[in-house]
Amino acid sequence: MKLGTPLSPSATRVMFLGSGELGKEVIIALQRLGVETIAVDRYANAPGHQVAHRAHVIDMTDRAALRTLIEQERPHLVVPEIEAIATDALVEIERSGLCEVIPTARAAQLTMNREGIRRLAAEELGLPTSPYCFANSVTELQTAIDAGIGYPCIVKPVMSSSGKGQSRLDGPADVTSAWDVAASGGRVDQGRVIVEGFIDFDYEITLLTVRALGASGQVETCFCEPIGHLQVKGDYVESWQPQTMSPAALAGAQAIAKKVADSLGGRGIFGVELFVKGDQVWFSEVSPRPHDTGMVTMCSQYQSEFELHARAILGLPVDTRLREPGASAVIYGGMEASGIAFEGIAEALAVPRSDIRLFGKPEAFARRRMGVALACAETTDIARDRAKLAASRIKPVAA
Ligand SMILES: Nc1ncnc2c1ncn2[C@@H]1O[C@H](COP(=O)(O)OP(=O)(O)OP(=O)(O)O)[C@@H](O)[C@H]1O
Ligand SMILES: NCC(=O)N[C@@H]1O[C@H](COP(=O)([O-])[O-])[C@@H](O)[C@H]1O
Ligand SMILES: [Mg+2]
Repeated sequence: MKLGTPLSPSATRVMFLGSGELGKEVIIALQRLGVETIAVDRYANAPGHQVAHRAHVIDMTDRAALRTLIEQERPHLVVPEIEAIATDALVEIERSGLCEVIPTARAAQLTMNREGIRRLAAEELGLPTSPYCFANSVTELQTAIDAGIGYPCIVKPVMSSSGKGQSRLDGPADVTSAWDVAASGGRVDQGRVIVEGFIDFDYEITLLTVRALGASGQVETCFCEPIGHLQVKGDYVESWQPQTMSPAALAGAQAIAKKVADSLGGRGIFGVELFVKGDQVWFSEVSPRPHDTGMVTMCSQYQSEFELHARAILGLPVDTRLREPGASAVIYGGMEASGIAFEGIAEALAVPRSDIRLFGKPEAFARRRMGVALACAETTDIARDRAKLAASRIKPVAA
């Protein structure tokens, strides 16, 4: 493995498709290794744009625009970062040998659409999941629920993330509004939804799973300690590491994560989302990239999920060990405005063992994630209290 000098003919070039808070941290990790970084997003001044060597704004669902930019920039690696990309173009580009897609173009394509990954996990790999059906209209949705999914159930657009367009349905009265919310709220409207039976879990985790070159020179699969998290309306608000699990549940979780990650292949980190009840574990979904709930690893691990991804994609060795218990709590925009300011930073950082990240998103919405508070402690309970306290002290204000 050889790394060049950025902005010279020897440069190792990595392009990010999506440059939000997660991509920004991977870009910083790559910058430290002298990698040339190119950040792409749908809007100007995205978090990753602000730290990369070059920034581009394109519609990443536009196949031709994507191909033109990749031909122009000639990256060695392309890293999908968001769930709104024309992944069929990536499959063609990878096939033509133009560049390598992380972890693979097929993995990006299968996970970009809930149907691809759900059918792979449940129907090909035989993993336990919630019962599910896909629907192309409100009538098909009602039929699927009546035919066996039942209530409560969850409806999500096939292409979306961070809970966008997701609803919980408690009875027939909720069906039409769930369809409308999915049609208007997804990242890309495909006119298709998944309806899932509700899993009454005790807790849910993200199992960060890394495929990286091991000492043997082969790609090996290893795990971080499980991350527990709390979601509101399908979007994460708090996470902590480690989540205590029974030995049987942990073994089940690792077996599922290994099957999924190995089937998707390539190198990089995977955020495997699992529901747990007692010793029983269900697969929910997987991001073939760093996970929002994994931001906690910036304080709890020797190498954060972003450093792990950067190392794994470059073919370098990784260390997934926990350093100490930690937690993260989300900081929201709280208003619709651009160029907002944040007060209370000093007060937040006065919380013992705390830290913050402000992503620098140019525009705030009430529920847009604008930053995150982190904290370490002897236990995850104390770390959670500290992270929440630090986050609560940060006040977004109109400029
Ligand atoms: N079938 C289900 N049963 C119970 N809860 C569910 C189910 N599906 C989703 N949820 C809840 O909603 C959350 C978000 O769902 P999911 O991860 O599918 O959405 P997402 O939009 O992909 O979110 P993200 O991008 O943050 O992962 C889950 O973490 C879980 O708390
Ligand atoms: N759950 C996936 C996730 O957290 N993705 C992260 O959010 C950004 C989009 O944020 P935005 O919607 O505020 O632009 C993405 O670019 C990625 O960093
Ligand atoms: Mg999820």
